[in-house]
Amino acid sequence: MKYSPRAAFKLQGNQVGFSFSKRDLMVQFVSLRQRILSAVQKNATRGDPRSVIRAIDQFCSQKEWAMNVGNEKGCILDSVVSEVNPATVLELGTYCGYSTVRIASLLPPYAKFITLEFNPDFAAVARQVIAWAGLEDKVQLVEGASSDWIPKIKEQFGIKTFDLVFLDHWKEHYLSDTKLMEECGLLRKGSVLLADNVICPGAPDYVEYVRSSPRYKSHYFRSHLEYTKAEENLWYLGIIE
Ligand SMILES: C[S@@+](CC[C@H](N)C(=O)[O-])C[C@H]1O[C@@H](n2cnc3c(N)ncnc32)[C@H](O)[C@@H]1O
Ligand SMILES: [Mg+2]
Repeated sequence: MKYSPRAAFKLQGNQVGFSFSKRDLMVQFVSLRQRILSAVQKNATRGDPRSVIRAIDQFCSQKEWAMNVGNEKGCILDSVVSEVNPATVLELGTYCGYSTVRIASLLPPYAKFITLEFNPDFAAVARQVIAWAGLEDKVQLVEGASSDWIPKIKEQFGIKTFDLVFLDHWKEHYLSDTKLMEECGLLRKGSVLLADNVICPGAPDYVEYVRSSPRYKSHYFRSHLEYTKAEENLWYLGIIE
């Protein structure tokens, strides 16, 4: 039976005359993030990050769409991480920990990696996904809003600047958070900013800022919206001054 929240709630109040199986009901009240976690627990091997990535990609391409960066752009992310070989990384927007697992699995043991997520339910699932991949010692998952945490990062985590920042939180915060990172001295000559979804859903003010600023050298990666054929661009920047 197809999921219908209205029918499910009516059923709770015993107001309907058609029946659901127990399994239907269980599926209906489990959130998408929980179904992603279940797919990992069912299909991925503990301690094997690539199997975690595969399990999430399989679930999201075959069963239900979710806002992970996905495998196509994930491969670009992997190549940027490998090329930059960062000792310090900041990720804005963890969701279920998909891109966190991709990044953490490629970092050297001494690297410091902070990922920020303001939704506690997403953060709770991400912690379990990261632990399933065996990467909990390589990631610091911090709960809270980027605008609150960015000014505290230097002091709280002893980080001077970030070698790599992956922006993948709500698009209207890309520009303000980039300016905040600049003001807080978290970016240096050579820091790399990789921003997802700058065309779809889109972050036009951010694109305009980096395009017109002489401080940034920018480069487009053509790709598609995660788990779809919709074209979008992933924007990759190196700060030159
Ligand atoms: C597109 S999802 C991240 C996907 C993840 N990077 C991946 O590819 O697996 C965006 C996430 O950013 C979080 N978020 C949005 N704005 C935020 C903010 N200002 N501070 C912290 N988290 C934020 C949302 O709750 C959501 O979980
Ligand atoms: Mg994204």
